[in-house]
Amino acid sequence: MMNNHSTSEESEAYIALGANLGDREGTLVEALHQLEDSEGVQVVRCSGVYETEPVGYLDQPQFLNMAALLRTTLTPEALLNVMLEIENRLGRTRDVRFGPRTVDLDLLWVEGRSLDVPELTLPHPRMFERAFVLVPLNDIVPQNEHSGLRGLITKALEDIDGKEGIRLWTTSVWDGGSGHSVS
Ligand SMILES: Nc1ncnc2c1ncn2[C@@H]1O[C@H](COP(=O)(O)OP(=O)(O)OP(=O)(O)O)[C@@H](O)[C@H]1O
Ligand SMILES: Nc1nc2c(c(=O)[nH]1)N=C(CO)CN2
Repeated sequence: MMNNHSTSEESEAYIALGANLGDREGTLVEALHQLEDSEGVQVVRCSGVYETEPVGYLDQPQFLNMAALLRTTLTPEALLNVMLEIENRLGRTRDVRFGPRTVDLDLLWVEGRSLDVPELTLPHPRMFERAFVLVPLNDIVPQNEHSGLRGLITKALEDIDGKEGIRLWTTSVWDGGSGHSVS
């Protein structure tokens, strides 16, 4: 049934996931399972997982970062709320801006949508400056993606001379949600 959290249409949404405390890989996999278990959300495809040097606030452990493509009937605002709930459930606390976190879920890009309200800016305002976002995203955005995202990623990766401080950690942690991880 339709309500103000969902629409009759499905849209594609790209998200970024990051973790630098505790069992980083296990937390990323758990976040993906919780997304898949959320009503109106399907995990379509995931990037590899990359180990990355911290950016912004440097005195903190290395991150694992990855990206995922979701298909959803939720509005962008409702999807972000689902993501914030998952962050909270997985023990995220907000102490230092850009500081360490059990898990960080950012909504990067929703097909055909731009938004600028205090709770949600789309596209994500810092995504094109961050190699730790762009390198994983580059794994999963198809060549023929029609909204222009592909070209923006390629250009941004050239501009920031992108891959320093970013190493592939594992090519796949997600097997389509059947309940166990593949490494
Ligand atoms: N595209 C977006 N994705 C995620 N959060 C967003 C977005 N636009 C605005 N926000 C808002 O930003 C708030 C703070 O997010 P968060 O604590 O994850 O920031 P951060 O991870 O420290 O910094 P950054 O946003 O640069 O990654 C969220 O509560 C959310 O309402
Ligand atoms: N490498 C890396 N650095 C960061 C990250 C992150 O996910 N990966 N997230 C931050 C908070 O926005 C700040 N710095």
